[in-house]
Amino acid sequence: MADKPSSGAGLRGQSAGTTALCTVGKTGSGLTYRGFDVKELAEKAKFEEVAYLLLKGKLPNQAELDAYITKLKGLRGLPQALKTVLEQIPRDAHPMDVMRTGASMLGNLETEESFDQQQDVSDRLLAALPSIICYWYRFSHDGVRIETETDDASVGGHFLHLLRDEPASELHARVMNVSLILYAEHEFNASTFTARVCASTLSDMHSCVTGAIGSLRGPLHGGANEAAMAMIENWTSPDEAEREIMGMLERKDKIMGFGHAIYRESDPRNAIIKHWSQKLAQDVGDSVLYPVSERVEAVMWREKKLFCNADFFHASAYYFMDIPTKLFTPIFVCSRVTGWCAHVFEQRANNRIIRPSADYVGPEKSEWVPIEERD
Ligand SMILES: CC(=O)SCCNC(=O)CCNC(=O)[C@H](O)C(C)(C)COP(=O)(O)OP(=O)(O)OC[C@H]1O[C@@H](n2cnc3c(N)ncnc32)[C@H](O)[C@@H]1OP(=O)(O)O
Ligand SMILES: O=C([O-])CC(=O)C(=O)O
Repeated sequence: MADKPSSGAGLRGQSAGTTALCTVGKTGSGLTYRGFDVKELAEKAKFEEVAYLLLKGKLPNQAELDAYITKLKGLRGLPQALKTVLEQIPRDAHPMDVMRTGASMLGNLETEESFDQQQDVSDRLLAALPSIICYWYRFSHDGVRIETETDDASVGGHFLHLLRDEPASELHARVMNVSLILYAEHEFNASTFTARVCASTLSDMHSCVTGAIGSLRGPLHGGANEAAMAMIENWTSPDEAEREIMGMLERKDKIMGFGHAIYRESDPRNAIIKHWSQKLAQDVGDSVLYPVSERVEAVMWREKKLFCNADFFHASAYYFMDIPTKLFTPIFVCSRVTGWCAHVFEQRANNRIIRPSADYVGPEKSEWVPIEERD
């Protein structure tokens, strides 16, 4: 994608504050969390280790990690009042709306009374969000009230276990671990910025996270993984995919899962999730969706020099793990809540209310007309 001159639109290219959490595209294509390359984290770390890194400021030692995992396991249960609310939400609701309501309701029941509680509130959200979405999904779709307190060692394993009533395979737990690491943090993206704006008014953590969920929901941000799936699942061969993509480009449609506001050459998360999508394709004996995805990637690069962002191969990877498409973006929430909360801590530690200015483009002076005389 060619470099575009920055206009003020979308605040692109303008610094809106400082962070010690993450660099995006510093070397054209890199991504680091507190100085650690995401490629190394995705290969070597547990997601809970990355969550600890973001939320507590350093990598845990073994004893600290064990204690943290034990703590998170102990926070997976949901209060009855929250379950009752989740049971009221219809089956055809959008699961991101369920996440938003779930985070908000938790804020009513377990309100953050003081910023001294911010670490515990964040850990609770991290542990409870997978339970919230799976409780609602299983109740509304399968008519069962699941027990959300599993003994699974990982957040990803816990999510899959709740969804399917059986522990995840080693391969699936591994892919979920990688996926959650890749989605955990990304500097001043739209949802994180939402959280920081909310935090800058000295609001509570649940409000910051609830607002961030609303921002992540849109197809230009986290919702792109679902939108990409909705697109590629229609195509039965790479040739058909190519024809359709060419038509979409002709019509100037946005192709979901491609392009990025910051990266110019590639999104470093793509190669990693693509690798795992390929492994999963082999595992399930797929001969359509993965080749279709690869062709779309090639055509987009050939025609527009647009590259896959983190979302595109997440679509096929989740599909191969039999995860319903509508739960794709909620998984993103279960991961990004770590980045959001860490940014709220940063904002609170060095706060000034975020309040930019606007260039006024309205009428110079308007004449008052009494209501009975208006057109
Ligand atoms: C985890 C994440 O949130 S990653 C992002 C997920 N979102 C998506 O995948 C949605 C599809 N992608 C997009 O809409 C955009 O690329 C965004 C929202 C990610 C970034 O938007 P911007 O920063 O405005 O894009 P940028 O300025 O680089 O666009 C350059 C040109 O490429 C075009 N373009 C960018 N992405 C795409 C796309 N996916 N399909 C078609 N054209 C595109 C733009 O329309 C623009 O054309 P123009 O100059 O004629 O207006
Ligand atoms: O940084 C962005 O604009 C979007 C993104 O990739 C993310 O939030 O992971």
